[in-house]
Amino acid sequence: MPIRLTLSQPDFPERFIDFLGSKREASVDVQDKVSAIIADVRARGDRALVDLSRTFDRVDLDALGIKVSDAELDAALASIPEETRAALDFAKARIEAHHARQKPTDETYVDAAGVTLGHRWTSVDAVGLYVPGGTAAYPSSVLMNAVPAQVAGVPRIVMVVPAPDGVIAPLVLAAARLAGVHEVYRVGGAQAVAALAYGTETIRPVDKIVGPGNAFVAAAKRQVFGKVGIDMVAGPSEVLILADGDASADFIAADLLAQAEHDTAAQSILITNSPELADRVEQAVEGMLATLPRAAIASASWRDHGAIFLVDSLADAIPLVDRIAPEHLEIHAADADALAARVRHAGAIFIGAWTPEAIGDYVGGTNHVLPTARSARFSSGLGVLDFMKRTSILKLDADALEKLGPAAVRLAAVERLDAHGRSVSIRSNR
Ligand SMILES: NC(=O)c1ccc[n+]([C@@H]2O[C@H](COP(=O)([O-])OP(=O)(O)OC[C@H]3O[C@@H](n4cnc5c(N)ncnc54)[C@H](O)[C@@H]3O)[C@@H](O)[C@H]2O)c1
Ligand SMILES: N[C@H](CO)Cc1c[nH]c[nH+]1
Ligand SMILES: [Zn+2]
Repeated sequence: MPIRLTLSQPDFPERFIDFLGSKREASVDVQDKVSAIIADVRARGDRALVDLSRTFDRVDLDALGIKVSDAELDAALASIPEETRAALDFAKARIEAHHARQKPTDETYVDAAGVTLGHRWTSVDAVGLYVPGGTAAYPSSVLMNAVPAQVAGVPRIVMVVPAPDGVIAPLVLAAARLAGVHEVYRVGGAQAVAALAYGTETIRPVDKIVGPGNAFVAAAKRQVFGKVGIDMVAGPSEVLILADGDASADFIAADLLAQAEHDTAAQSILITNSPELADRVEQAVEGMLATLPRAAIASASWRDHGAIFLVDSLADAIPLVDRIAPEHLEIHAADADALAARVRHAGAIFIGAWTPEAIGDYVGGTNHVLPTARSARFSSGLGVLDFMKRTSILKLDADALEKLGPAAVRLAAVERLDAHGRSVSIRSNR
């Protein structure tokens, strides 16, 4: 059973803090295990990839090859049913159109002192896309990672994806081909992240690694940060549904389970002002679980990490939403727009009963790689800017330097950096 707490109960503050702090994954030995995997890949390169993939993914990469060939990618694209190809094309076009609007523009201007200031955006040279594949295949995640990289103009887009038992879903490879990924490697987990960061004989290193994954992938991304850039750490999926008493219990149950079926560590939360709706949602979840193919995963997630919070009014729920900072927030309420406007911390907001989060997973156009585990308090979902960086530009002439120089010389003096001061003063009074 999910936990159920009422905002007005005396011990709510402590119980809510416990809930926020509860760990959903990452046993204590994940960090050490990941450090050892990274060290192994750094020391033994491809051999480590082969051995680790045999252990964790039951795959013989000596036989299959680490790199997925162009012929395999072409064959995968040719093999998918026409309707599926059309759905992928449709999704890609929508994701592309939305992300094109995120492309930043360069700017330069001359200020009152005659100084030219500006900034210029350039893409990273090479990016590694982690596409998860341990327990489910995610062709949609290929598009969500690769399309913004393409829009940003990244010249080398590399993808890694695990091949459990030697198999990568053809749709994943088809999506990679469709999205213009340049290189694909059948390696997953921490070993794939290490290979992207440090390189092996087969995989050249990249500058930045993006994409979601399990606890091992997340820990590895944290550990290689600094050698390469990373996006946010996106872990097990989450949804928080905020609903009033008139909401559909069936819609809500279906949406809670859509998240729970991702992972036993996924989290689905309902906040409502109606105890009666909460009861109906619990019943509907049980009913739907009976026919769900991934019921074992979804029911474990709902049982171990699910939560129902009861509030007097939905306005009271907003501070709770902000403290949870969910990856996805759905609002099923008469005043959904107004409530949405008041939320400050959420990876993505889905407004109204006709906007299931699953639409955002696939075809809405917004990105589904989003911050989890409360990191929406300080980070954003994947977007074009994750593949770009900004260079600032400054240009002065002699007159402008006369105006700015004295203050710089003064500040250099108080910092006792004489060479700094001289590099400015040497240009003055010539
Ligand atoms: N936030 C998002 O945008 C988003 C999108 C899609 C998926 N997800 C999440 O990504 C995750 C995907 O996880 P997954 O497991 O299916 O795939 P994954 O590709 O992230 O992980 C599989 C890899 O984990 C490694 N591994 C497994 N057990 C290990 C062990 N005991 N020791 C060392 N390495 C081990 C293996 O190398 C394997 O290749 C889920 O939690 C899902 O919810 C998030
Ligand atoms: N809901 C996941 C992000 O939390 C993304 C996804 C991919 N496929 C289906 N769903
Ligand atoms: Zn999903």
